[in-house]
Amino acid sequence: MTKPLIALYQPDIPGNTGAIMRLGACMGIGIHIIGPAGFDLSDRALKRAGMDYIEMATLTRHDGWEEFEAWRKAEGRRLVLMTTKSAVSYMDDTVQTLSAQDVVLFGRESVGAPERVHDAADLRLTIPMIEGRRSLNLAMSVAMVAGEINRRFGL
Ligand SMILES: C[S@@+](CC[C@H](N)C(=O)[O-])C[C@H]1O[C@@H](n2cnc3c(N)ncnc32)[C@H](O)[C@@H]1O
Repeated sequence: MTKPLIALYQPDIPGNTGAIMRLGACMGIGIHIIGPAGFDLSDRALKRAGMDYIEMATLTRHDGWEEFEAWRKAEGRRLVLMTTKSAVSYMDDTVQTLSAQDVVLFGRESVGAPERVHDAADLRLTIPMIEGRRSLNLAMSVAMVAGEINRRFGL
């Protein structure tokens, strides 16, 4: 089945990316990594978190933001950015929050997504949190959205 892809913008922490690759392999969701990442894909922490699931993941790498954007536009995919700087919940069903051709993009663990990435997004969505909390762990936020993707689009 066609369903949204997940993309990570310049991830910093290999253990998070390994866990997300394992999640993608188990949930049937393609993972895109936009470089430069803060680690190499041979990193031990990534392998420890992703285990043998890494080979089962559908992984696509983009050298940088421009390469990713060229690919996305050629594919005609909408860019949905997950950010704390939005008031629209990813679970809101009064707007078209997720469609099959979307790329759902997540920011860096250290600094989130920069302004130009916020500007490029067709839609910005948030995972509602208790007031005063800063953000969720990257892999946790991807897991929540992956659950919603599969609830709507199936395995
Ligand atoms: C650890 S957070 C980034 C924290 C960073 N210090 C910042 O200010 O954005 C990493 C990424 O997880 C996603 N994320 C975490 N919590 C989120 C939330 N409540 N709603 C939407 N996205 C969230 C976003 O994509 C974010 O860029």
